[in-house]
Amino acid sequence: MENKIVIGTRGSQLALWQANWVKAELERLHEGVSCELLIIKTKGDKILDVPLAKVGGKGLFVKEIEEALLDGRIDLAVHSMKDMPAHLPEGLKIGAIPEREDPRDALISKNGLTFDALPKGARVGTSSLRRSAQLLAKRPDLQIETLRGNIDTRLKKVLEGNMDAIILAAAGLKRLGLGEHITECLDTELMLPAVGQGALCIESRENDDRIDAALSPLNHLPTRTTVLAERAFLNTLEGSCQIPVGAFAETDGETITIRGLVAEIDGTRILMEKDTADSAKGEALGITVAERLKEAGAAEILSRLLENQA
Ligand SMILES: NCc1[nH]cc(CCC(=O)O)c1CC(=O)O
Repeated sequence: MENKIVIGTRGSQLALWQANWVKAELERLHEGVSCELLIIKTKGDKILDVPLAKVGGKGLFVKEIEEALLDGRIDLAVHSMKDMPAHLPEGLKIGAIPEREDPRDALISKNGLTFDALPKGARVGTSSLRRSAQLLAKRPDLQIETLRGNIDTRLKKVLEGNMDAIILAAAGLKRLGLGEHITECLDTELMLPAVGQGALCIESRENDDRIDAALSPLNHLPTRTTVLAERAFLNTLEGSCQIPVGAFAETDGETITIRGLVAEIDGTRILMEKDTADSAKGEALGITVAERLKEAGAAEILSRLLENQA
């Protein structure tokens, strides 16, 4: 059964959509290949009532899937790039990065009100420290409410009237055909996305020539360039989902520009750095921008946050 590929995935609607997309691409691109999905439950799928920032631990949505990859139960894994920790375990690698979906965050509001039109004290649902810090920096009057669960559950909370608005990644909504619910895609100047947001990560084993060959045409170079720059930024800050960090890179093929951000949780301080380099030097650029942020005060913010979490 040389041509069978087993794909590991979480069981959420979005994860299944993404894994099925990779399956269809591989079967379309390679005659004779047939893919099978293996659904794997992760810690992040089991703990649904606690904000992610409080559950702690890096790679909450990936660890069990990586174990299946390492012990050969699956041949590759499909993740949201955003959920990937800065470091991969020994023996695994990013096998391919396909073209990025919309990287922006989306506002979904109950009465179709845009961000600027939200009333004073409006209740906005998000459990992301990055999102709440940036929201509060612009609108300290907003009331941030905890919001977890899969996309459907979150949408219900606003559509059924428990909150005035919620923030979700535009990519997840668009992939699931729920783009019609988006009131407004927030400009990246207003809301810097999470590192890797909107991109997929296809993870595979080192030295697996068969899988390397199968994945190779799925790579999208501009996405790879920008996402790896963002991840180099994250790596340098040793970021996890427990700290308010964002980064977004863009390339025209010749140059790459990255913006990176570290914020105080309550939004009272937003540190932002931006720089441009030759597109072949994206990772070095990500590191430089992160180091500059650290010097500008991010190191102090991050060490204080880590202390409070200990
Ligand atoms: N943290 C969970 C998660 N991981 C990836 C996405 C969305 C899609 C993506 O960024 O590819 C989401 C949901 C969300 O933030 O709305």
